[in-house]
Amino acid sequence: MAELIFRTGTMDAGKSTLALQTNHNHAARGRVGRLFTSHDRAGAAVVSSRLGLTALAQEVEPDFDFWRYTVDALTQGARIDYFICDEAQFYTAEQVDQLAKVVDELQIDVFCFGILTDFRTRLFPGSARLVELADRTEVLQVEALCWCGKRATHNARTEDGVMVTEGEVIVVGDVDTDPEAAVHAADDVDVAYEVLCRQHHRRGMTAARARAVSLSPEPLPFP
Ligand SMILES: Nc1ncnc2c1ncn2[C@@H]1O[C@H](COP(=O)(O)OP(=O)(O)O)[C@@H](O)[C@H]1O
Ligand SMILES: Cc1cn([C@H]2C[C@H](O)[C@@H](COP(=O)(O)O)O2)c(=O)[nH]c1=O
Repeated sequence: MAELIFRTGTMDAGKSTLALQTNHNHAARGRVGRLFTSHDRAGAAVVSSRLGLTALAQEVEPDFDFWRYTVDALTQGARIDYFICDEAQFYTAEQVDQLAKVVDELQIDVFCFGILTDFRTRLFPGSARLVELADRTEVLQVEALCWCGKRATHNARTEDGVMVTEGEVIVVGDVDTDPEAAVHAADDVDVAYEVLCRQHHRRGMTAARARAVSLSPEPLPFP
């Protein structure tokens, strides 16, 4: 039986790496797959991992129809055994419904990868629908860590180094703390992300702020 699987974790947990590994392992056994992504940091139509792997993919625009795409491909004689869907948090709820239909009606395995919640700690619509529909939701085993050493569970956004809780939901960016790597948003604000434990996300306590207020002169190594 084909399955809809959702593999989730914070930013920098290794989801895109696992997506590319999953594709490699299935392709190595002769299975035929297709890759999809949305708003990858490396640009449109590419799945990229911080470990350096990349692969071309189909960019999922808001009006992209997975069901129509699949039926058209099969009708033209293509073979499809599985889909790899990265950055699935950005897919619409309708697109996740289409993926579930592809699994059930066409017996194609669908492996989705994405973050669960946005910088405000709210579920992304695509991720919420995946949790509702997936046969299995799995949290990645590799733990991204908060500056305090606890498991990071939340994604914080910073603008010019200050944590924010309001703004556009989708702003492509990285967890790199190097100011040179920060994304310059339209209004020339430096946008970056940092993964935090819940307590420090609630308190707005990023690593930089913790250093500034000297709560922890040496955040790492942690006890
Ligand atoms: N220089 C490095 N050496 C070893 N592992 C690294 C290095 N840089 C990144 N990683 C690993 O890559 C992970 C991020 O992988 P990636 O697939 O890009 O994450 P995600 O898609 O979840 O944001 C990090 O959690 C870390 O484990
Ligand atoms: C929390 C949050 C993240 N994003 C963006 C930032 C990145 O471009 C991606 C996540 O990619 P990763 O491979 O998991 O690191 O999502 C966003 O647009 N809005 C948010 O709230």
